[in-house]
Amino acid sequence: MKDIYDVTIIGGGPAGLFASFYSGLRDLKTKIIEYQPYLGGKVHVYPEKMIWDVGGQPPISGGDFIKQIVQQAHTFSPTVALDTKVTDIRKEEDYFILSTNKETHYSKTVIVAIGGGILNPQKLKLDGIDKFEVTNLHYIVPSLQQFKHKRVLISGGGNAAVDWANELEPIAEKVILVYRSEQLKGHEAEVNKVLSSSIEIHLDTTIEKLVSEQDNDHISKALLYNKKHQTEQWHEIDEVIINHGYVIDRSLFENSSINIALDEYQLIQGNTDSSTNIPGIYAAGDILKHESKLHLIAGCFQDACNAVNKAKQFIDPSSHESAMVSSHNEKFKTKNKELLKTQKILD
Ligand SMILES: Cc1cc2nc3c(=O)[nH]c(=O)nc-3n(C[C@H](O)[C@H](O)[C@H](O)COP(=O)(O)OP(=O)(O)OC[C@H]3O[C@@H](n4cnc5c(N)ncnc54)[C@H](O)[C@@H]3O)c2cc1C
Repeated sequence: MKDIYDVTIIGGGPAGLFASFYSGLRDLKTKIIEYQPYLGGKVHVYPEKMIWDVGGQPPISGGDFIKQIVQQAHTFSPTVALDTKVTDIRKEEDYFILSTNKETHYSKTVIVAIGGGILNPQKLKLDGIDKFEVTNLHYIVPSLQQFKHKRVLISGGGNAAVDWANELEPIAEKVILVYRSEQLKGHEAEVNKVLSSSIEIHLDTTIEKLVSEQDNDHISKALLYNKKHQTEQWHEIDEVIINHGYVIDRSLFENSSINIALDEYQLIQGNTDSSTNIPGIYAAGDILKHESKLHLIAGCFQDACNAVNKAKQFIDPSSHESAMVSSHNEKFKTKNKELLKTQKILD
């Protein structure tokens, strides 16, 4: 027997997670499918950075924001499939079939919340360095603490590399920034901060070798090559951060049996909501491209509500076009009682 869900959300970033909450609120049987082994989407790129621009939310680190929105997403106990890449969507009778690298999923409606696609960091291409990824070669920065009093080598010249160099300068013993071009490309103010700091900058320079001298799979030395002067120089280091951008995988859109022509539908036909060209498939978050789309976390929330409300209407045309405010919602009566009890306001 096929287990057919009301809503299946592809992507567990802010848009997908809020859609999961809202879908539960609208009494829909919900599933989230996420390629990564964790929920949170691209906020995982900046777990230590502060987010200031989510309404009603005091400044919060990316990591803490993920914890909160994941908790909210679980309010109505959705099914969550992690480590699962959706590779194809096709339609049969009155439901969609989603093929993945694992099992097949069935759903009456689908919300595509895949952001810009699957993000995988662009790896440094040097022989035999993969083993350092479990020790001191980093493509994302999970915590600033581990760089305290360390000699940190950062490779890259865009916003991420420049921002991390500035963030780590007061914490690390030394920060060395290498970039293959002759000028850093980050935001001007941040670049100026780097230029006037103690950060050691090597332009026109690439990492040629990373070696471990203690045979313990910890990088201890890096060989830098300056292509302008054609010189090589060894540096003793404790940690390496590579910010060479991301490889983006949007193959779901390119390969799917159903042609979800989202860009065309939005930009050419001027559609500015969460609909797609396929009835029953909706979109939310950074994947949307229409003129008034806000590519921020705050923007994800409205998209998610729009997408869920459309999914609800698709399944049950007699339902309300939009949900009532949460404070009036029957679903919260029991939950409110539980909360009041934990706060000892109710017995
Ligand atoms: C460095 C940086 C700093 C930022 N700072 C802020 C800020 O301060 N404030 C703010 O409001 N916004 C900020 N943003 C933007 C914000 O992170 C995005 O707007 C938001 O994450 C978009 O959410 P989303 O759910 O649409 O997409 P994403 O967060 O990209 O999530 C999409 C998810 O879909 C998954 N996925 C993709 N394809 C598939 C597939 N085929 N199968 C299964 N899963 C799939 C991906 O793995 C990913 O987890 C920042 C972004 C960056 C990069």
